[in-house]
Amino acid sequence: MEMKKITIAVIGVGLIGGSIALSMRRDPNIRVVGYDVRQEPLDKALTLGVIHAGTTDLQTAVREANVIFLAAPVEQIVATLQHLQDMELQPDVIVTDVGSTKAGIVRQAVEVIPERVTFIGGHPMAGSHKSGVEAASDRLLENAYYVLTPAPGTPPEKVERLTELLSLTRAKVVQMDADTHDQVVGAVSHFPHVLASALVNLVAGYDEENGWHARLAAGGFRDITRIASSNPRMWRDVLLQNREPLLKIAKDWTKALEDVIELVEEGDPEGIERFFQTARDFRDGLPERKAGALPPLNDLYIDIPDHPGEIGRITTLLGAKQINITNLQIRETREDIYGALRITFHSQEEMEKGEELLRFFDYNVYRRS
Ligand SMILES: NC(=O)C1=CN([C@@H]2O[C@H](COP(=O)(O)OP(=O)(O)OC[C@H]3O[C@@H](n4cnc5c(N)ncnc54)[C@H](O)[C@@H]3O)[C@@H](O)[C@H]2O)C=CC1
Ligand SMILES: O=C(O)C(=O)Cc1ccc(O)cc1
Repeated sequence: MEMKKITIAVIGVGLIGGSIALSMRRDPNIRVVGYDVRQEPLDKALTLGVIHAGTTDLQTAVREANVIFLAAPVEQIVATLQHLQDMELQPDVIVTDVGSTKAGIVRQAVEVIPERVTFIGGHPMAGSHKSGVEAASDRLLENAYYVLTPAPGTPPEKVERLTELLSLTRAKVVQMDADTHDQVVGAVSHFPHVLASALVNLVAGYDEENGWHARLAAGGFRDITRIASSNPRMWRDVLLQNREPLLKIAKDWTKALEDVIELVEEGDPEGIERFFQTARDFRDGLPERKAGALPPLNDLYIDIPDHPGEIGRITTLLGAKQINITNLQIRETREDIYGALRITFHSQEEMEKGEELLRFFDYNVYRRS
């Protein structure tokens, strides 16, 4: 029996958009079209085999789509919702997003999305401090929660259809209302990013006076501040979108810190120990997320002009430097003059040597990190 082909449009082909695209590609009946405001991520995504086709024209990307994932930074998600108003879309289309905040986006969608279009807010609760399509992985969302925030009037069969599609990400799909989402995620994700960066900035100031701070910064400091390496532009937008819940959490935080300070001022050993014990009990009881263990990848992806002599040239260059490869694959030919070659190297070290060599000979070389 011929299976129905589905077209998915991914608007914003970065870390999350790329990871969703890769998950969707697990189903051979799904065609993924990527849209981005920049050509560069589209070129990379084609070379890395993340999307089937890419365009910088929004109408072209969404015209055939049965499901549209808005995966740009949150402020741009709101802007894209507005553009969709005037576009030609499939009659049964589902529009969803992956933004880290929900209430503002859902409110905007209600205002601007035409009635014939179903919008369902979404937020995969997994990510990375890395950004860009080169960090995308079809396993990024595995075992993570994926929150959907359907409005009360959303047809349940549409929510079911989206949930079924999202099973390709292997995430655990749950539903809650957008305000509850913003309060909870504000506390467990947004506010920790503020704290991590505030702590780093504080220590950076101390470090200007005394350079031992950066040098002695050990495991604890690094663990609690890992997320301070996240994308500043993205977090700027998240804070601006989730202002009210965050301001309330910040007030509660100030009070929590004042309580500890008081215990220290009073020199209260039991109180201080209880403070640490209470935190440890909750922290140790957190459910563990068993993400799929990622095997190390020794693959490089190379843009090559579409003629056979080029592959021979590349293998000769690598062979001359005794760089061993274990596999070579030509990815499906792209719609322009380039093809994409995937080379698997024997080891990480050989991959790095190969990368340097091929870049020296002016090839566009990408890794999927
Ligand atoms: N980074 C993370 O860990 C997580 C991020 N999110 C959400 O996912 C969304 C995307 O974040 P990332 O993938 O991390 O960012 P990213 O920086 O890796 O990718 C964003 C992509 O969107 C493109 N873009 C910018 N403006 C656009 C527009 N107007 N239309 C279409 N594309 C546009 C950029 O060129 C870029 O390729 C954000 O809304 C973020 O809140 C959700 C869960 C986790
Ligand atoms: O890397 C981390 O610890 C994160 O916090 C990942 C993350 C970032 C943004 C989200 O909206 C959801 C998850």
